[in-house]
Amino acid sequence: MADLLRLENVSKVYSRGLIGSHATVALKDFSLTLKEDEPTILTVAGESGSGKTTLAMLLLGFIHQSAGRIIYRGKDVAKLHGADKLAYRREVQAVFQDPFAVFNPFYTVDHLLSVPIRHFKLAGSKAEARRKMEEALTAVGLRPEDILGRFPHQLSGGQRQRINVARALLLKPRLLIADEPVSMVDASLRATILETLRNLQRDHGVSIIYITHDLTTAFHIAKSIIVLYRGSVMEAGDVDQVIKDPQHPYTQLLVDSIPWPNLDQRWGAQPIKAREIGGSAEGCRFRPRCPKAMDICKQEPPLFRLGDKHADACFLHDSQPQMPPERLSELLPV
Ligand SMILES: Nc1ncnc2c1ncn2[C@@H]1O[C@H](COP(=O)(O)OP(=O)(O)OP(=O)(O)O)[C@@H](O)[C@H]1O
Repeated sequence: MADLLRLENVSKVYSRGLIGSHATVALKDFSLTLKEDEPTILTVAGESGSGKTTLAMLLLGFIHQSAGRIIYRGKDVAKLHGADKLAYRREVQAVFQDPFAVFNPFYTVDHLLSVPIRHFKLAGSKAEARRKMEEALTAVGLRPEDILGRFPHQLSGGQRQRINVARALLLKPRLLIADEPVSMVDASLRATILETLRNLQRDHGVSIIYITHDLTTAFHIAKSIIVLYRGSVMEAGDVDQVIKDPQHPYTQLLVDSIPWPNLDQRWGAQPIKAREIGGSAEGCRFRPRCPKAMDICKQEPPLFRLGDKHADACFLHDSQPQMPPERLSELLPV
């Protein structure tokens, strides 16, 4: 089976000072392979400064590696030119952390979406361009009639981030680099955006490199994970395996730093009774780490979904520290 993307011992050294006397090794001997016919979600996780954004920048061609090779569909990315380079730029798209920074406040959403359509000549007429915009917005769970014609300040952070995903989707990418896409959106919208990414992988065959410092969201969304520390790979493998049974001390530290809720804690007058939601916890992904919270999980929760009672409980499980008390008692009525 052909490779979609292959990184072979990629390193990036930033040099500073007059004669490059200060050097930072941001990425060291980094390798990975994504298969063309197996769209997947791979998380690259690590603390601040571990080299995650450097990896994203290299993949998007914004910077060049100091050593190693990046091969996309059999071709060395550093040597691409002409039509191949244009295809790479179209097929490898990005969604960044800040859903606010990428919008020009003077243009409507229509304009933002029409730019890539024009640039990559994706539509033969205005009507076709409009149809493509509507399709992309619908695919990310937005109603085109609510969104088109609006200015950025008239949209929520979650809507803006989904518009960014829609913009990427317009180009029919094969690979999406999602660099901390939910870290700046409200906790209640994270699930929606993560689910949008998951749909992209499942329904549109897009492989996603999900870059994050947050192992909780990585756990929900990814199939496999690479843990970076100071530019080097500490551990890699199936996400369930790595997070449930971390082998490397650094990964253990990262996993141990995930905040776990105290389900006996009371908010105001309303005690939280997770057990009332009921059911056994067979298959709960958190079972090895959270014997109490597992009582709320009836089924394998591949992705939490707001609005679903069981999954709300799992959402609570992840995010309790950030949830206001009134929302908690609403989710888990006694
Ligand atoms: N342009 C640059 N010049 C010099 N050093 C840099 C440059 N960009 C990043 N670095 C250094 O490279 C290392 C990796 O940085 P990078 O931004 O890739 O980490 P990160 O994991 O994305 O961090 P964060 O989660 O905080 O964004 C850090 O030590 C950083 O200081």
